[in-house]
Amino acid sequence: DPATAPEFIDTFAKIFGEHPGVRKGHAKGICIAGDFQGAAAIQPYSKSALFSGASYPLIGRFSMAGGNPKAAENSRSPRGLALQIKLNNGELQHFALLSTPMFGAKDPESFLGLLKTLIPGPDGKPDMAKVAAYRAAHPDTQAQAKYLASTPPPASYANTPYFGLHSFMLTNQNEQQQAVRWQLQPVDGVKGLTAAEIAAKPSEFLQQRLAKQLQQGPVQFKLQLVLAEAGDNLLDPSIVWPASRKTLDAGLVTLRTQGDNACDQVNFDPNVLSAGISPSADPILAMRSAAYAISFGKRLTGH
Ligand code: HEM
Repeated sequence: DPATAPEFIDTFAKIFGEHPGVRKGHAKGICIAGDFQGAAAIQPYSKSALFSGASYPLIGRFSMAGGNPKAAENSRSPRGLALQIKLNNGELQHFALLSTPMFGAKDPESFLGLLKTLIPGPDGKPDMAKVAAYRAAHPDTQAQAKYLASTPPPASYANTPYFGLHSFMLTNQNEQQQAVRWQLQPVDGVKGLTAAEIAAKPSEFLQQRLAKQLQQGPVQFKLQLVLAEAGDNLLDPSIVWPASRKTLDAGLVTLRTQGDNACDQVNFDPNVLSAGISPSADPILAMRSAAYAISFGKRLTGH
């Protein structure tokens, strides 16, 4: 059966419990603000005003994956980064990215099936044998789990790369198209927690570290566009493209402040894109709009 958005929301509630008024995914997070300056060198690929060369204001949010608003910050789960950039022509451009280079499943059905195995039983814990059996039968769910198990969780929200994972289509002035994926690389470098920090009692350090870094100066990420070549998979975000793909520097995200409430009222729907950038037919990307809309409506009405 095709997976539906309400099933995702119901399944998150069964895994993480009901948390009225907060996001049903990425429940724990902090608001950020700053600006984005796109690279004019991208204009041959996209007519989006994002790449005019001008600087635009943005608000965003760093987050812990999952529906637990008290998620442990040393856990081996993805971190999220969402951005809403306000272009000078009134358009919005969203990015909503994860800290893993691949997604946890190939399509909505495989992802929903995996989530269902994570629903806790009467003892309050998921049946790990069932989870393992599911992963064995669904190889597309293995790569992200392996990456998370072998990569230390980030030492700061500012010291991990973030990946768009889905493919998007760029359209230029001559209506020529180029499929891309995008990612953000931390200018301050990639830094993971030490083994001792991973093993220690969970603490609330992510917001404190970011606040400290921002006191010393802006936190920056480079936007990169990875160009698809013929035959690259445009539909399945669990598949990583070959490392040899041409990668273009497409702009700079500069974060200046954190900790206000401005992002609480934002639905970081990943299909809010400026003219010159359009979604691929990846069914997970489409499912996200439907699921985020339900989550947004619920949390704004206190459910
Ligand atoms: C079918 C697959 C997915 C489902 C059902 C899903 C579901 C959700 C939901 C319900 C939210 C909360 C939305 C809100 O209340 O505003 C959320 C947040 C988020 N998701 Fe997903 N998600 C999926 C895939 C992905 C993928 C592939 C990525 C990254 C490439 C991603 C990145 C994020 C981020 C960064 C947030 C936090 C946004 C914020 O801070 O407001 N998700 N997700």
